Amino acid sequence: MENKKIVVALGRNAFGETFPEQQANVKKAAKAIGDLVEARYDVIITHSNGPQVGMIQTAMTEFARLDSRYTVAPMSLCGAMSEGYIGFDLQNAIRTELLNRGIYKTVSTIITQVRVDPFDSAFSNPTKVIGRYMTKEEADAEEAKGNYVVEEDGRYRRIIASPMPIDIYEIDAVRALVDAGQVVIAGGGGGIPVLQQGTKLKGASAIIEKDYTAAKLAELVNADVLLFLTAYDKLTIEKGTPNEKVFDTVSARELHQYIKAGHFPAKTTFPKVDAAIRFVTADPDRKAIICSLEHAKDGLAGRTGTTITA
Ligand SMILES: Nc1ncnc2c1ncn2[C@@H]1O[C@H](COP(=O)(O)OP(=O)(O)O)[C@@H](O)[C@H]1O
Ligand SMILES: NC(=O)OP(=O)(O)O
Repeated sequence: MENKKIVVALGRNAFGETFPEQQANVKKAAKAIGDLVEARYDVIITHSNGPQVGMIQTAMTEFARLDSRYTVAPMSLCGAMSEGYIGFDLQNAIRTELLNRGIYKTVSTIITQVRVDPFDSAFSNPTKVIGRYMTKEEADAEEAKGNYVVEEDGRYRRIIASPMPIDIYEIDAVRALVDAGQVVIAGGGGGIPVLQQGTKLKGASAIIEKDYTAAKLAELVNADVLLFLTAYDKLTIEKGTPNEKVFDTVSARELHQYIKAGHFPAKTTFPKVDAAIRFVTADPDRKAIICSLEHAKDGLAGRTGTTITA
């Protein structure tokens, strides 16, 4: 019997923020992926990159300040670096985890370019928070450079456009590796946003929401399952209030009602919920699952997590 295909979206908690944190945290992600491979799934992974791309951008900006021959690195280039850096740690950790289980499979990271629309309204309405917290002085300096900044409880962070993914240029490479039974990391950090200009692809100053790229990947490889691994075990609304609701299984139709009622904030759960709805409504045999990184296997089996159906 053919293996089922699963696209896994790893959230920020799978990485942490510093080099040592990432090396330690990816081991948990690798364990989750190992469980899915053992459960006979073909696995395609995408992941978060907000903290890392912010770190890389800060480092590159500082470098340009120190050496006048260099200009500030474009955000698309910082995104590419984050794909390479995170992919390196992740593919190594997954390789080790699989070998420790006696499984021999190549794990590869594909530097993935994702088509975005130059007229996407996201370019005039930035929503994606990236990088570390800044002081007021640092935030003012960013704004003076023409960058957008958002305040969060008296602290400041960079905020950048997050257009929707339209297409994935390396999708045939992803399919070829998956069909060969290999583990693929693709569309990391939502992929590198590019604008198609004739035969050229021009990097865009944006960060794509990885949850949407995960759904696009899942659609293009015709996956059976889209699995979001986060820091939370189940999708919850009105947490900590008498009206708290924890979802075990929920349909796209029901979720639409909760969205209409204003649940699922744009900066946290909305992209996951919206991406899950888009994926499952295209084919009733599909399911999306939101669960914690630690309980990926149980989430897939329906023992925990939130399962979203058409
Ligand atoms: N099940 C959930 N319930 C409530 N909030 C959640 C849930 N899953 C994620 N979030 C919120 O959404 C944000 C994004 O989650 P995640 O995708 O795991 O990380 P990120 O997008 O930061 O890489 C988190 O910071 C968290 O606050
Ligand atoms: N690219 C992206 O969605 O990153 P985060 O999940 O870290 O915000």
